[in-house]
Amino acid sequence: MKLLNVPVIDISPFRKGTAQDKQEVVARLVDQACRDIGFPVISGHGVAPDLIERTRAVSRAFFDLPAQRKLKVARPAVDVTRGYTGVNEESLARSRDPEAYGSDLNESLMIGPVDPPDPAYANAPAAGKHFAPNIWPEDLPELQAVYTAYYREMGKLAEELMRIFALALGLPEHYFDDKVDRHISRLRVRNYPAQKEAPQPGQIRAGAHSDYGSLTILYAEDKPGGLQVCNANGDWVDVPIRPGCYIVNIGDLMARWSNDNWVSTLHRVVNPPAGAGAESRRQSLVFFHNPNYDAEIANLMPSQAAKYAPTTSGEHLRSLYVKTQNA
Ligand SMILES: O=C(O)CCC(=O)C(=O)O
Ligand SMILES: [Fe+2]
Repeated sequence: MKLLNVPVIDISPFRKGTAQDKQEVVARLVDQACRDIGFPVISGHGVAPDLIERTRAVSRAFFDLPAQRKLKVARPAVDVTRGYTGVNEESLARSRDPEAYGSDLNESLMIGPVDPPDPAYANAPAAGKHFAPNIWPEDLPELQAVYTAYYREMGKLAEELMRIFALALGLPEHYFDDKVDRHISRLRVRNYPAQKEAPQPGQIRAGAHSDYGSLTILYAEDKPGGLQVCNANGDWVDVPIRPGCYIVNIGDLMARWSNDNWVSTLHRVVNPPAGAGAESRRQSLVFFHNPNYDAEIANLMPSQAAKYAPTTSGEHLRSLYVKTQNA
């Protein structure tokens, strides 16, 4: 029987427990979540609630700025994943279907690595734009310190989750450590405004897509018009929002690395009901974890024939970033 709903998993036994406790978390994660639905919700992650709250508050203040001020930190180019993207400038569904209609009803602010590695590595041709400098809003100087702290904390949690994944895939616990120690992750905070006018036909808050990288760590709000995932039966099911918990999901890169033993699940953010009012404004903190640009992504399952040619993390991501922007 496939799991058809998103499970909630306490990972604290992995973080604090014995080798046996670790295996227990791992077994439940892999069996119940990564193979079937690709979306565990996790509790016991150890991230300070105060840091989450400060990140939410400063983000809300940013999105409350007048449009011209937000545009001062506009995303500079489609292949540079930094800065501000306005409502209607992106269509996530286009990452899968170039003809997809309808741009997304959210705006976002994005940063990349806050502790770039040595310049020779960061500026090598294969690094592309993955270490492009961050663009900080001068109108909200306190944002930089908060986002920097949150980005670092997410990097640490992702490293821990990658250790759980390593054991779950039958690899040594620290197998991924040297493949994510110069990770090219992105923090993207999305604001979904309350909808004063009815959306265009087919237009939703975030079009159906799967994420691109190794894993995503999402802090979402419980508001009308939320996140849904497409389960193994092809039905859209709501993701439970538990206070203080993170929603984790596998991205395309991890599915490919696992030779498709794990699923990178289609998900979307739907519109609130008409007339839901100001209360339907929704904000989510989305951390997309991506391995080092030069990490080789090749079949991790030695007993199985490889379904894909090897690639690198950097090339896999670059090719996906440019597809969704309304250039
Ligand atoms: O806001 C959400 O709940 C999900 C956003 C999302 O799927 C994404 O940014 O990739
Ligand atoms: Fe997503």
